[in-house]
Amino acid sequence: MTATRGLEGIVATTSSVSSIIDDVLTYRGYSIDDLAEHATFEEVVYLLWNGKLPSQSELESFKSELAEATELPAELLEQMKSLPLKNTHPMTVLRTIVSTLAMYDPEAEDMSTDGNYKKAIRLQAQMSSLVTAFARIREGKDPIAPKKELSYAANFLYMLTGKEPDEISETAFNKALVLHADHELNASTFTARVCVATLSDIYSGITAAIGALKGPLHGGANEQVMKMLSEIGEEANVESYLDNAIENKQKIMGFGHRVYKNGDPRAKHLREMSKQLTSITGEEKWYTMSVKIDDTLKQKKGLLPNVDFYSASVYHSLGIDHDLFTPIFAISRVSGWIAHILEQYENNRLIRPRAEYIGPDMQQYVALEQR
Ligand SMILES: CC(=O)SCCNC(=O)CCNC(=O)[C@H](O)C(C)(C)COP(=O)(O)OP(=O)(O)OC[C@H]1O[C@@H](n2cnc3c(N)ncnc32)[C@H](O)[C@@H]1OP(=O)(O)O
Ligand SMILES: O=C([O-])CC(=O)C(=O)O
Repeated sequence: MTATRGLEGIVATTSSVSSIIDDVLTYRGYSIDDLAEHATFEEVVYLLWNGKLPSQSELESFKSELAEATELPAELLEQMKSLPLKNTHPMTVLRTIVSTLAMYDPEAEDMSTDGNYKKAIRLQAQMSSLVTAFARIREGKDPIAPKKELSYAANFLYMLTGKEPDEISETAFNKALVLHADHELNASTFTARVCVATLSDIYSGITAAIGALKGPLHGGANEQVMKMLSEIGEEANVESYLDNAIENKQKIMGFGHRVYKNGDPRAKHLREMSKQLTSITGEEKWYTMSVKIDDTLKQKKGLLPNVDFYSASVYHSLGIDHDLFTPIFAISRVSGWIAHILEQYENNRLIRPRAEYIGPDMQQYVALEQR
């Protein structure tokens, strides 16, 4: 038995949720480029969960199911106020509160198709309320109740700031949500599938997935990208910063990918959005600096940006706190996690691979007093 480090290239399951074939990403057979240009996030969630695009009436009733489930239990909000939120990373808060949400869900242990669907709707709806409520509570502000008539994207920005977003911000945020919704068997999705393959519940799978997404080699990279951009400060410092990082064999956040070796197809959309939004805010430097990093790394190391690179300057331009970037990834990706969890339940088998043992040979037990 020989192990493959990081399971690179191992095909661990079949799936019909999303595919990456020859660097082309599709959700249920629809190109990410088409979805990013034309679809609302709600349509994409419906597509991921149902395997088909909704009709107008299906979309309307799906949107109202989500809107009905958006409000958080008042008791949970009160509990959040008593937590030490100020010094806790938002992904830690999200992981903890999502797990707590199960305690308020009457269907938490109901593993029927209907029970799982109700949990799916609640999780998708409530994660957005949770992140925005947290962001306000930690600043001593009251959470803002969602407006049922707003889109998922607009509601997030409204619940965060108290102001309904303009059309450009809503469109940009919607596109970011669409681009992050699913991505084949990435680390957090695999985590979710491993968890529920024991026939554990959806909340357990999503809680585990949030933990996996948090790491900087995965979703946590977007926050680190903004940290890097801030450290570099201006375009003139890019070359020396990168030379130093390369010399010290540091990983540059937002670059490289396990699957894409010719570039991440989502990055071009985020790059365009970064250009547009930074020109509106007047902070073009985040875009020009990002482009310089992109060009320099391509030339020096052949490295290309992934989804986390330009999303940093996009979210920054939308006025979002940097430590909320990864939670935003989670409120989009929960749609994909749920689609994979439901797919796993449909044709379940326990996921239990083997390890190549590299420890000591058989040892003789020595009694405690003789050691
Ligand atoms: C949503 C997402 O999860 S997208 C990924 C987000 N993560 C990041 O942006 C973090 C930075 N990137 C990375 O750490 C990696 O590229 C990963 C984790 C994404 C992929 O990792 P792997 O497939 O294991 O590739 P691995 O780390 O083995 O890299 C292969 C080679 O490219 C180099 N490399 C890959 N990414 C980077 C990077 N970002 N910066 C510098 N060098 C890199 C490695 O040092 C290695 O070089 P070597 O062969 O000379 O040692
Ligand atoms: O697929 C991966 O390994 C990481 C990624 O890009 C994602 O989860 O969106």
